[in-house]
Amino acid sequence: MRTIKLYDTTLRDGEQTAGVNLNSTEKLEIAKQLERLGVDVIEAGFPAASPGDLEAVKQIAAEIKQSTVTALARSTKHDIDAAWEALQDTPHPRIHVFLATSPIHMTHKLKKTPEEVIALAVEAVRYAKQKFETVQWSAEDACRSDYPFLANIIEQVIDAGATIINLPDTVGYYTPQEYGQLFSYMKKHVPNMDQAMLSAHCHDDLGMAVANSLAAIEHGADQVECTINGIGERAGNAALEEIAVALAIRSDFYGCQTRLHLKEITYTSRLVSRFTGINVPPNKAIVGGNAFAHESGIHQDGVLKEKSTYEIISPELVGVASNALVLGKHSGRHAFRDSIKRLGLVVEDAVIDSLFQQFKKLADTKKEVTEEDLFALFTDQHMQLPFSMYSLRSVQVTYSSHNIPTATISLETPEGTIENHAATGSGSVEAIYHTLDQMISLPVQLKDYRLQSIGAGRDALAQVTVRLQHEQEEMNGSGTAQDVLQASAKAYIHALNKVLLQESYQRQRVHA
Ligand SMILES: CC(=O)SCCNC(=O)CCNC(=O)[C@H](O)C(C)(C)COP(=O)(O)OP(=O)(O)OC[C@H]1O[C@@H](n2cnc3c(N)ncnc32)[C@H](O)[C@@H]1OP(=O)(O)O
Ligand SMILES: CC(C)C(=O)C(=O)O
Ligand SMILES: [Mg+2]
Repeated sequence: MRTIKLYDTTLRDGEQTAGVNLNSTEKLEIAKQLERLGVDVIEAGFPAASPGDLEAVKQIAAEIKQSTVTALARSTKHDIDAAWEALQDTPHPRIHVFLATSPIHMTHKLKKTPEEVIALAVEAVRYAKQKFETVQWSAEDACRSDYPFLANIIEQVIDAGATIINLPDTVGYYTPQEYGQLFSYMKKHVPNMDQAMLSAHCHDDLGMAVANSLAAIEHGADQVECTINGIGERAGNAALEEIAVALAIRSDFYGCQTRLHLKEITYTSRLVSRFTGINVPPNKAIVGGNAFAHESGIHQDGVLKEKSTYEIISPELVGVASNALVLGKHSGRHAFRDSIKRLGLVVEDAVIDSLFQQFKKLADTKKEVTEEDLFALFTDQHMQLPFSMYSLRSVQVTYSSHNIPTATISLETPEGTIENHAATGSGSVEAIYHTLDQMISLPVQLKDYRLQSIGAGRDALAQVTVRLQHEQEEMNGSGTAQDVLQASAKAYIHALNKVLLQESYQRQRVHA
């Protein structure tokens, strides 16, 4: 059986999802989970894009040992140097250099002739090869490129030292048949193609990213680039979990395997969803809430008689726990630790005590503490920002259907002082957000507000996700609490803190 390499770009292309902005702690936590999941390569970021991205890639490179860590660079010395600075501590540094090859991109974006593009690509690969053991080269917008030109530039970058050639369907334009043929063409027409591995990178604009990736595998790709939950630029990238499970369930057809520990899929998906604030649709294959739910009578009857009548994937295969755990206020440390372990969470001993205290506090007000609650407590810890920012001391709202709602908020400032303020709004949440705007003065606009309950029941935790527009960028924030208004305040403060953190990185960049 052929082994296909899974290249995860959740932390680079996935982070290009509108409104997603992960801090370095969240990125490191996701990278560690990707390593446990068994991905071959983690694309940790684009170090030249910002000092924050460079720092996050550096941290990931220093921590991750089982997966190869790579980073993206444009075809410039500056970007390649930034990637080298970020990746020095990884055992097998790999760079991913890209340059667009389609007439549309060369003419309008790069403003270069095809000859200039070839020269630039070769120069960049040669320069990268002086530093990096492995150089991956991508032909951005490969699918809308002229095939003979593409074959020519690929031959030259392989001669210059590239050993992985990626052919991205950057705008999600191709059908599976066309994408497969692109790989067959390059295998046939690039004379030195046997000196490099072919890689696929698909976007989902026409809903064909996973099908295209599988077609590329059938036609010679040995590496596929994808993201958890299919997040990414515009309609997203190919979903890693869908490709991996398709290869496993249909190994009879594809004759391929991966090194993935499929049992880690569900937890990885939930972690990415929580940190990015991008909910997984219920009907999403493999990781959607309904992926294993049988609703209609005839289906239920069939499954009760014989699961295989309607179930091609067993939920256990991808780590959906068969018996939900329930803890309560009388549960002790052993049961708590056991639940944490069964959930697949990796918690250091130093952290488990504070998590246990939070669990006890929650159990005092909530009858049953479920797996989902534990997961929320755990992920909340990792969503703390790297240094102290604003934090909520208390929020009080006076509301009646006849009067104007008023919020009174007490905040601890980054300097450690306590500030109190009150303001009104047309609703309770707006009153809270007006108050916070007046306390933390930043030019932001609320673009999205989402409220969901974690689990069921009247006493379920509330989870609020907000998306703020700040200048040209969008920033997401998330907060959980038993009270909806408190969760709303926490989510808004989380997003404002992230804006402040980014501003401080930008100031460092200007001074550097
Ligand atoms: C298909 C993809 O996913 S590509 C990856 C996309 N990811 C990102 O863009 C990450 C976030 N980006 C950023 O932070 C910024 O765009 C930066 C820091 C990378 C660059 O910022 P700026 O220097 O201000 O340039 P800006 O983004 O406005 O324009 C991009 C420039 O790079 C050039 N460029 C684009 N791709 C490449 C490439 N592969 N190699 C060399 N130059 C390139 C463009 O032609 C343009 O050059 P110009 O200024 O001479 O016209
Ligand atoms: C940078 C490249 C690989 C990319 O993300 C794309 O072309 O979609
Ligand atoms: Mg892409």
